[in-house]
Amino acid sequence: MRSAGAVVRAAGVVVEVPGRRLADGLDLELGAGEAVAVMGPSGSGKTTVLNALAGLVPLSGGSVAIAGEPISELSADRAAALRLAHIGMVFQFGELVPELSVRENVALPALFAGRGDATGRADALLERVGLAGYGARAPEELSGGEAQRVAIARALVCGPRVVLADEPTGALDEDNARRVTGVLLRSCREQDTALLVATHDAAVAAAMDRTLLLRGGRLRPRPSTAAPGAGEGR
Ligand SMILES: Nc1ncnc2c1ncn2[C@@H]1O[C@H](COP(=O)(O)OP(=O)(O)OP(=O)(O)O)[C@@H](O)[C@H]1O
Repeated sequence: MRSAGAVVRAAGVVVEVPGRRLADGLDLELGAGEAVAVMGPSGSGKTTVLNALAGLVPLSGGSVAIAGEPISELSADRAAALRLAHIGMVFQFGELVPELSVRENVALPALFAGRGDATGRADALLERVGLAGYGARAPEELSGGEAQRVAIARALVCGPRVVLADEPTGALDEDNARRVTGVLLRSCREQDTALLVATHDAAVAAAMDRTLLLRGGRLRPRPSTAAPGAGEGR
């Protein structure tokens, strides 16, 4: 059974890169089954913040806990294990391994995590994202939208508590963007996964429960604008 409380809890997070503070006392609480968009101008630090939440960027201050575990305090090895168990990551260009089949790409995190029946899980997830029968294909045989749905299946294969998606529709046309957004949202609703999506796309943001704006190194609520049809279907 899943524990109560925030799946992602960031408090007073400070992230510095040479010459700039990208997070400056940033707070965030994200609950199970909650879908949140992060918007902000190019270069405001959205990617860096997502990476900081995943324990991939060292903090200069504050803390991040994932499923109650203080990922920002853990050794690199323990943070990697926590990431594998609880965080699914989706990137703008899918980042599939070109040498592996679609099925192997999806199964890979489950194999690393020592989960049983990685192939069976991969096939079930490919079916869920509308790509049953694509398992034997090579990534290069996929369209951008299909590749992104494979990347989502891979992010879900270990049953994460949170999915962090960085511009997941940035390289897609409107139809594929809507489909990918729908797949992300369905996993959030059906698996009770927390979902955080960095996006420039107002339609994607409008499909989420709320939208936060990254400005001045902090996340502030931003009223969402209606975008009929966003997030419906797959
Ligand atoms: N390790 C680093 N060293 C130096 N500068 C960095 C580092 N990481 C990020 N930056 C800079 O910090 C700024 C924020 O980068 P980031 O990719 O997080 O922004 P973003 O909001 O995701 O942008 P976009 O919307 O264009 O993807 C950029 O100017 C980037 O060049």
